[in-house]
Amino acid sequence: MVIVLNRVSKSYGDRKVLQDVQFQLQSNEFAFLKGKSGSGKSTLIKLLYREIERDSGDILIDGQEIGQMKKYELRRKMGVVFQSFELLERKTVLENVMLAGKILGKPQKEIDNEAVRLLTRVGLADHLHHFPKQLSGGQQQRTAVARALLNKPKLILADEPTGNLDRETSLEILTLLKELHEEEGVSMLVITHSEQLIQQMNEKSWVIEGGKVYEL
Ligand SMILES: Nc1ncnc2c1ncn2[C@@H]1O[C@H](COP(=O)(O)OP(=O)(O)OP(=O)(O)O)[C@@H](O)[C@H]1O
Repeated sequence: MVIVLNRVSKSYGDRKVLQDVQFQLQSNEFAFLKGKSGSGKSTLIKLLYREIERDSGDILIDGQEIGQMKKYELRRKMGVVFQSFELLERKTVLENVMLAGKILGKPQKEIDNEAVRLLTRVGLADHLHHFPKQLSGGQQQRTAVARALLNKPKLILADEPTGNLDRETSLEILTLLKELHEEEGVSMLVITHSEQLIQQMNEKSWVIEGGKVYEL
């Protein structure tokens, strides 16, 4: 299992968002997580990379309790993709991706080669030296996907990766994620509130409702 949640609860003040949640994602699995606005999808993702802390329960990533890992160790195991792309405006596409490798202390040449390989794979070989503002939304998200893969994570968490994209581009990005899941052997948990996209992709999905997570 790459993710295990066992009886995880999280409240913000009096607002109980997750209650005794059980959830698993197997190694090398691709799954969607859906739920109405405010149901707790982002909360669940933030708990996984410890942007916020649970109130109770166990969370294991790649077999290890995340409370017992240093945050940088935990984050090295995962890549994250956001709705808003989160690219550095003053850095080029290539720099945005390469910077994700700096923390690992790998040789620069190795990081450069891997960044170029991934950017080529996502279709941006001709845009390496462009700045994010010079790209379409879909191209910016492709950059963010390449960045998320740079450190060869076990897991990609994608929080509404298509939230800022039109339907056609959304489908392209989800298809790309699915292909990379297979090619790179990485597990993926993708949040979307688009039922239509989930149906088009025909993949396993989970739903958050009333503080619980159910497999569909
Ligand atoms: N830092 C916070 N402080 C207080 N309440 C919060 C905080 N973050 C989230 N909430 C509340 O917790 C609930 C779940 O929020 P969350 O962002 O996880 O939902 P979501 O399913 O991701 O929603 P959306 O689809 O709209 O992004 C909402 O009612 C939200 O208002």
